[in-house]
Amino acid sequence: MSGELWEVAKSLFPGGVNSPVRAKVQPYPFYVRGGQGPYIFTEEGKALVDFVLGYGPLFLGHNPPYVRRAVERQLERGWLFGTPSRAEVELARKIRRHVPSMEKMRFVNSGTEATMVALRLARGYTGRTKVLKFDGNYHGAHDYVLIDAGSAASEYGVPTSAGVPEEVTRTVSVCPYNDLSCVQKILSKEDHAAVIVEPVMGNMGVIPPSKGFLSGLREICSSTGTLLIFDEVITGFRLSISGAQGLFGVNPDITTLGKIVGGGFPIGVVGGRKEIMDQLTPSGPVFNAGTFNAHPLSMAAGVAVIEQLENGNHHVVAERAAKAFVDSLDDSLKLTHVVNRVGSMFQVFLGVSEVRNASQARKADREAYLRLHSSLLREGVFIPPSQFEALFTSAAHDQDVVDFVVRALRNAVRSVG
Ligand SMILES: Cc1ncc(COP(=O)(O)O)c(C=O)c1O
Ligand SMILES: NCC(=O)CCC(=O)O
Repeated sequence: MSGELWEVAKSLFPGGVNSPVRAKVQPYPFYVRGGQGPYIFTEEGKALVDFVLGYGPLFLGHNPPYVRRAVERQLERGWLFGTPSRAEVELARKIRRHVPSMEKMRFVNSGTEATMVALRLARGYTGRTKVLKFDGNYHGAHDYVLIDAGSAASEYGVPTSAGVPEEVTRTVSVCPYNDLSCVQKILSKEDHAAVIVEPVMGNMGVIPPSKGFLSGLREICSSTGTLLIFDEVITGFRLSISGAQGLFGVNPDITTLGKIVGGGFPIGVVGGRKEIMDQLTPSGPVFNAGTFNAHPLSMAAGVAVIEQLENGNHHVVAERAAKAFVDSLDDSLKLTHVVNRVGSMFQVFLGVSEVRNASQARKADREAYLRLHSSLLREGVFIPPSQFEALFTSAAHDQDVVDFVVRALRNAVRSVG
């Protein structure tokens, strides 16, 4: 049972968990045995409609048969060879077909690694040291991005982590999201290697880019010799089969992917213009390597997922479910609130009337949000236990699920106040 496991876990893991946001579920995290479609099943045998979806990767829901079969086929043949395998070529060709700005790429093991490599590449390619990020954007858990970071770093009050050397912090400039004049001012010195941005912010809740923000970044970067990095770890293959760059029609120099493109298995991808990517070892001087890079199981799962996205109406189904959730929330909540949604990612902010950047998100009533989380859990619906995460829908969130969730929401909002 969850309570017993939690008691032991507290003595084994810092804070009882292996990634901080998991500890936010009260009074203790429920342990999960399995998942199927839009549902997860707890150790206690309770089914929950899942709007967390592994924090984004499971765009086709839990345990989709075609992904499972692809992974099983690979498992039968073995799963680690220290040499290239066919599936990495297949996955890379599919990625490049749908995200043409990724002319060449490198497969790594997490979004964290992908952004770490992207920033090192940008420094190596431009010969400049500094980079610019945005307040509340989260790019993983390495030194150069744990500065004014969103997600669990903000949730736990350490947007700038202890242990990050000041020498590193000094090389990272920070602007408010959606603030082009700040970016213009900082980049005008022409000493920044890159701007890294979540094209839709998904780590302070969801915050869309203002009209002209992404194209403005593109222009400022091009005119100052700064590389533009889109961190599409969440948005890649979610907002469209070509990610946010396809949706908004703005091409970055470097893209990072993760989550969906590994079908729920560990993955990160960094890709971009050929001449930039060719700076990576062994063709160039910027080092990257990894025992598990291009892991055959992740490659097989990724190919299977993209094949599905190429053939189905999965984005339509996921987006319809997200819209129904948001409409129902708007209808049932009496309290002042904002719901930000882009496609199948969204979040509600209670007690505020506008959220266009991280400082506005921080003003939302987080206690009320946690009450909503807890009461939805009682109704059989799992949303992230943190204001500073996104809710996700999948292609498995069909009309029956939507109807159930709408009823659950009507009951749950009563506890929000
Ligand atoms: C936009 C973005 N970039 C990078 C990361 C880091 O990815 P990972 O957790 O796979 O290291 C995340 C994780 O949520 C993310 O949302
Ligand atoms: N939005 C941040 C994440 O999705 C990370 C999940 C985790 O670290 O558990």
